[in-house]
Amino acid sequence: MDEPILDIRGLEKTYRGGVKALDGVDLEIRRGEIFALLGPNGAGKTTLIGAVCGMVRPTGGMIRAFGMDMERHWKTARRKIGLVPQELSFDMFDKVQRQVRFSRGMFGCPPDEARIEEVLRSLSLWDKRDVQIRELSGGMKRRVMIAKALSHDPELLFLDEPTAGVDVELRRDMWRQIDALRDRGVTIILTTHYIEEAEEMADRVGVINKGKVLLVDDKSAIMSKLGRTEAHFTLAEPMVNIPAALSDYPLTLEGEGTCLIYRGGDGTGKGKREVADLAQRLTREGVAFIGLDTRESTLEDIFVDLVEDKEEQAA
Ligand SMILES: Nc1ncnc2c1ncn2[C@@H]1O[C@H](COP(=O)(O)OP(=O)(O)OP(=O)(O)O)[C@@H](O)[C@H]1O
Repeated sequence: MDEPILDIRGLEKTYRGGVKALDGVDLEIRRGEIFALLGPNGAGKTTLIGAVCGMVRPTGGMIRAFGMDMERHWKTARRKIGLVPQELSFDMFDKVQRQVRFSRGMFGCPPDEARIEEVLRSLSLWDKRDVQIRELSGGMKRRVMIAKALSHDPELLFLDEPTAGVDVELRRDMWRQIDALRDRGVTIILTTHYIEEAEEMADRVGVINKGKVLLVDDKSAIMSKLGRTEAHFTLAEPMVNIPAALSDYPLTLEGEGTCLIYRGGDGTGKGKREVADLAQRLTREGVAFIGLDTRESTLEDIFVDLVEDKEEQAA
């Protein structure tokens, strides 16, 4: 397999006050992928990005980017990285094109007006090139942040909460932009609170909590390994005990015996098959039901279960 574009091993960061924000993080990012890093507030996502981008000094471990040790070849490696931080940061009185041009210069790249135009056009900012940034809408300002991060043609792009506070339409628009970047060969690591975003965009997903990476896998593999089916049978008559004949199924009784709940399956369709089977078995056992609600778990359910499970284990 190709060498990962980013290879993080045993990364640690303990802040001066004693907070351990990264606790032995191992992570490999493949060239050309979109990787979504999910985690609750304070999980360590921004610290991890900061460590790779040189804003946070790790207290342990190592980072290799593009096959280079980041500590030794920091300047060369950093030039190939783009960062769109969570917070909007620019001179609000500056004009769009000037600001993007300036960013390119900051990375020591020679001026290239054609490239700046291309970046602005790809983000639908060309018409706004002479507008002061303060006059733009929040979503447009965010686009300028992306344009700045792309101005020096990075191979690896970090997007820290790229669509926070952006309306649904603009969010979808951003997703299209991110997809287009991937098509151009840019590797993308995004952090997000919108699990839908990870579900929609990412090739692989990593879950981080309390400075530890809990899981990294292909999105589809996560869904099939950890996905669940939940079915609620509303019973015609309350049930006191689950009949022994149904003990093979993962069932619980709720609602004072009026709701029989199946929670099982593995995201591969097994759950749906078992629920269909169970419906027939109930009829055969003479258990009448007047309603059936079935739902498949989403990446969000999986994420919440995962973070809660680990918290319980740690308690
Ligand atoms: N400069 C700092 N000094 C001390 N502690 C910090 C500093 N920056 C972050 N922390 C702490 O480190 C932990 C991880 O924070 P981090 O910002 O990396 O999390 P996050 O996953 O990005 O959170 P969010 O989703 O809220 O942005 C938190 O407990 C945070 O309070």
